[in-house]
Amino acid sequence: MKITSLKTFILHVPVTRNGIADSTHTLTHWGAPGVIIETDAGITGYGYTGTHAHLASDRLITQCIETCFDWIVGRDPLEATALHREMERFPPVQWVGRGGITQLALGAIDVALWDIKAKQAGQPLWQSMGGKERPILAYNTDGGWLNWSLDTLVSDCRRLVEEDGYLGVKIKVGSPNLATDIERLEAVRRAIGDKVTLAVDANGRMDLPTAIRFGRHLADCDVLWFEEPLWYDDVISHKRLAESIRTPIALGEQLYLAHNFQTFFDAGALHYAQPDVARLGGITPWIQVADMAMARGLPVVSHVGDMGQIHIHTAIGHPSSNMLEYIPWLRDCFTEPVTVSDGWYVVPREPGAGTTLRHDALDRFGVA
Ligand SMILES: O=C(NO)[C@H](O)[C@H](O)[C@H](O)CO
Ligand SMILES: [Mg+2]
Repeated sequence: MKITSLKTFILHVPVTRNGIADSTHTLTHWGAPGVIIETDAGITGYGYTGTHAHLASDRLITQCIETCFDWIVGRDPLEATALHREMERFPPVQWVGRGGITQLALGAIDVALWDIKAKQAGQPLWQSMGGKERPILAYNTDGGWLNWSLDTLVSDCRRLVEEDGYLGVKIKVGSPNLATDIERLEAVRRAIGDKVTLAVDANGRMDLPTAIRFGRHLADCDVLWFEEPLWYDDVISHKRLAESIRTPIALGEQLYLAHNFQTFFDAGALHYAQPDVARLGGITPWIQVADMAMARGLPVVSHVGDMGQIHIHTAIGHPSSNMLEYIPWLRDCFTEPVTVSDGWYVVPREPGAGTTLRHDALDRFGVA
């Protein structure tokens, strides 16, 4: 089979209530710069990465796909792993970025190649990965945004549990003062009861002493994990935090390289690995990271952000995963929208990686 063309796109899709925030980011839309790969077999592969819908940098990602990786036209898309290695180590691009824009561009292409591979096999990606049909527990982040008032936060989390049947929720922390985080955490724990899984996510905002102080309250509220407590690259401080508090540490959505995960694993600075195909450079390195985590007995609970269409496949396809974040922003763009029913993910059936765009997606959400 041969790749015959690459065509890029950019989607900007409104987020919940037209505006969400965590401790570090505020966004009105989720961005999905992507690529459509045509082949001489008539199979079309769709891949995309995830951003905060900043058009200028989204355009840098699509331009990187079009002008730095155009040499894959003519290559066999089924050689996804080998092609990923060549693209990842393509000297002029490797020289300017083993992270950031070049990695996000690579990720979109790699996802499209795996989409083609699964479609060629006539299987959903999770099956092409050697996985078998099994339930993946969902936890919902979309009721826990930091710009929600305390009342909205509590009522959203209560609704997700009592009406929508979620067995887990996550709330954002990292407010300007810790007392606010403690108040919101305790109010949500009271509202959802003590049987529901509760995680917190600081998106890299806290300093080490504050995170250590917060640790006592996390344990009192039986929090499952403390996500991105400190700055994303600070391995040693995460190690010190992990040694100082009882609540496990989760991170990974901001890590660009499998080697970054290895460093955190080796330092004992991470308990729940949260790899994201958007940032890691695709499904190929996602599998490498999941294998590393599994070898250390550490669970993989991928970041979604909103890469849910792909991560439900990788979660089912890899034995390290039993749980996955749920955020519903992009689902209207795809022919098989990712779906949760009574707190559990519905198993996708369509051949491919879950990335096939609906015919109207570009009209509704495309930006030039
Ligand atoms: O941290 C996350 N999930 O764990 C969310 O994806 C981010 O908060 C959103 O993308 C906004 O930055
Ligand atoms: Mg997070």
